[in-house]
Amino acid sequence: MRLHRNLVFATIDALSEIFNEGKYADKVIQKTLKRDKRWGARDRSFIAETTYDIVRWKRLYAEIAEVKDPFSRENLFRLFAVWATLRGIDLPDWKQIEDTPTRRIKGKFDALSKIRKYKESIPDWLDEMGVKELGEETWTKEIHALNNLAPVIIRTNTLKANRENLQEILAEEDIQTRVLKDYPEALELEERANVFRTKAFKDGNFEVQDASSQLVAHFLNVEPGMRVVDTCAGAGGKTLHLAALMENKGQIIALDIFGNKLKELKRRAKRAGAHNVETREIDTTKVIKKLHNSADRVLIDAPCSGLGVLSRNPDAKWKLQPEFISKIKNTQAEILDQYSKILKPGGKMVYATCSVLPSENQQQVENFLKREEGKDFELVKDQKILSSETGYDGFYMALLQKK
Ligand SMILES: C[S@@+](CC[C@H](N)C(=O)[O-])C[C@H]1O[C@@H](n2cnc3c(N)ncnc32)[C@H](O)[C@@H]1O
Repeated sequence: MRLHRNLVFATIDALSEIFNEGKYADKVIQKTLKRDKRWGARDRSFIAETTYDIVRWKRLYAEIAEVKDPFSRENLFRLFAVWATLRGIDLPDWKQIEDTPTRRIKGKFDALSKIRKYKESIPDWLDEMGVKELGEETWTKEIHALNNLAPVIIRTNTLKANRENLQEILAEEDIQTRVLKDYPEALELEERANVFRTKAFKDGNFEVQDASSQLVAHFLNVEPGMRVVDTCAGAGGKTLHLAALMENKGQIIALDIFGNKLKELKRRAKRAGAHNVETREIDTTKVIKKLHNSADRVLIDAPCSGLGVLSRNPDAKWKLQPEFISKIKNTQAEILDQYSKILKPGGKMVYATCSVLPSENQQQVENFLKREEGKDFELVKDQKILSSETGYDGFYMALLQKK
């Protein structure tokens, strides 16, 4: 591979914004890719993949390069030189990377690869928390899996298309996919591609949604005609799936504390042809009170650490703090206590997270069942999804029934 100066410089600029200004990697990359209209698909993927790689392996590369953040431009080039060396790329004679100690880099990589927190490039606190929660053996496998590049998975919108048809339509646009057997609406892309540009996407025939996440709406066991409340709906990934499973019949009330996310949900619902969705922002406790004892089904897709989705969100490794995880666990318990009241007697509720930590998952459910608010509920079943076992995001879902 030959390195192109303007692509490498764009990558360095992106890294500076992510590491030194705390900006989100996906946003920075999106913006960077707009910088030069002449860049083709290969150039764009070089920038995106290299930036994500260096974000993912920041701790390991910084240790090898002997640099510390905040990173000067010179040090960002050193991180880049480590990335290129470990990939066996011949370094050009640019002054920014002259005197790169290639052999030393390889030697240090071999030595550090024996220590998990460097090998997997994670902060000390996260490594300690992972071992405490999952045990040494499971954590070692899981954090390794969460460092793999996530595949692109789409969910067929059955309100508008069927999976086989969609597969053909995408093939006509040169996007090859394969069917995922245990996920009724899922297609996995054979090669990464920008699916948002396709006509099929613009027509609302599919959404991009990880395979594990596609199991959640099924877990809730909805039927056409039901009244369903999606309490942490965000931009509606699961709301839209619920609408499709309900064949647009019945009512879905999508809630969130952020109105801007619900606006995006509305836009997506329109494209997907989901007509039975109403959004309500939770701006006072009255919004929830008004819904008490009214729903056949309640979905709590709770805010969480997001540790199960590190493979698509590697900068979370550096943005997450243990204090945030403690705080979010309190929010999860509060949400379970308050939003479970929305359910009618006899109704069913799913509590889900995209975390792999038992303390955000089964322990939250166990604690809820022991509290006054949970006394009328029983656990029907739960599913713990590890990325190391499935190759998809880490997830948890529990189905509860109200007596
Ligand atoms: C895991 S995300 C939801 C993802 C969404 N369900 C989807 O499938 O695309 C959790 C959501 O909970 C929202 N949230 C955080 N605190 C909340 C609260 N107290 N009540 C309701 N929603 C909350 C966040 O804004 C976020 O959109």
